[in-house]
Amino acid sequence: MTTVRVVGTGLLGTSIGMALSAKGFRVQLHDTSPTSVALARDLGAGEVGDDPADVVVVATPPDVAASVVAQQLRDQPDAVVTDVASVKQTVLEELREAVGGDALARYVGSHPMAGRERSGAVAARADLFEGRTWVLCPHETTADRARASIDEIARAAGASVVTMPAAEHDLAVAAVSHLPQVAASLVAARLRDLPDDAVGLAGPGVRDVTRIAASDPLLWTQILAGNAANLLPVLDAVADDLDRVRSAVRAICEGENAATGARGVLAQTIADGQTGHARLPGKHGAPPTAYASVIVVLPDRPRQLAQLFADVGDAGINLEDLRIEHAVGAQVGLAELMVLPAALEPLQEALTAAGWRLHS
Ligand SMILES: NC(=O)C1=CN([C@@H]2O[C@H](COP(=O)(O)OP(=O)(O)OC[C@H]3O[C@@H](n4cnc5c(N)ncnc54)[C@H](O)[C@@H]3O)[C@@H](O)[C@H]2O)C=CC1
Ligand SMILES: O=C(O)C(=O)Cc1ccc(O)cc1
Repeated sequence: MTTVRVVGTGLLGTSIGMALSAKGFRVQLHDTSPTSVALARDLGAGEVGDDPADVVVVATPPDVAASVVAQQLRDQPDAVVTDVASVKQTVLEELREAVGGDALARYVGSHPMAGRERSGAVAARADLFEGRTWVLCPHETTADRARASIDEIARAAGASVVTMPAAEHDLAVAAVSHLPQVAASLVAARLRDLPDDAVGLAGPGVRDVTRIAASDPLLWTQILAGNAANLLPVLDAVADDLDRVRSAVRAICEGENAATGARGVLAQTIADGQTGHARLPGKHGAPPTAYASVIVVLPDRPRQLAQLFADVGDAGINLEDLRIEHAVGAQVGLAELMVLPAALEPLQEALTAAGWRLHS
């Protein structure tokens, strides 16, 4: 049986422990905080123990990841070691300084593209990596067995594996992860001083755009600073775009004549966003899928959602996604059910027959 040592039993470490324990790996938990270890153990992430490990997964904050990996490479002379820090190049560079070539061959950096806006073991979930991408960043001297072991761990946790060099990874995440975090935080920060009545008007749009604004400031300071060189050009480009939008809006405020093209700038901004958004992969990394959706009015009574799911299930229809919206003070909620386009009509018919009120 493979023995996996997880060092850092917060959100990521505990989730990895839970997923691997469920797949029959023997997981041993380590953390500088005894409370975190105890909590992770109680949540079923593994046991407390110090046996020699076959694989070590370092899931500490990024600023200590390299030193913890180096320590583990020294303490566990036969183990393959990975870290799951969100930035890869700085960890690798620090390690090159800290350990010899033989030890470095047993290291392969990695990054599960899965997480949550909450930290700590209490937020952990065994299915966190299910259907998500886990990036492996082997360096020039990574041993084949190191790559194969971490590949096995990632797949056992339910992820699909993508391999790319650390530098390429860091360039990509600047755009797909780090800019979105900055954007979410900036948009959410605009809500701070808004009157309660105005915040009360918030619908799904602002929630979608700001969900990750709830993230941990300490962790994200480390992530953004650790990828500053790649983040800067992305932020420069966004600042230029924002300047263009601002000039267009100013021109409209000042009553410009239509020839300045201000409205064209606004239209192009939204159209460019559509083009970018359409490139996002669908579920399980599949090509983008446009789901059809039905909005169902849910009376605010117990068991309505359970009944709705039962009716969808009875119709033999697979839900691809689900969103629930509760208007402040309203006696109803709205459930948006997303299905493949071919299932739209059968779903509408089945729900109407079952007595539900629908919007499309
Ligand atoms: N939060 C997220 O959604 C994702 C985070 N990551 C990466 O995973 C890593 C862990 O992040 P989270 O689990 O969110 O953080 P977390 O704050 O939930 O957990 C970190 C844990 O590491 C422990 N720790 C700190 N220093 C330590 C040390 N020197 N030795 C042993 N344990 C130590 C802490 O006590 C804490 O329990 C970070 O490097 C992060 O960049 C990767 C993908 C997603
Ligand atoms: O909550 C989400 O959707 C995230 O995207 C979380 C996340 C945070 C940090 C990472 O390095 C990877 C993923």
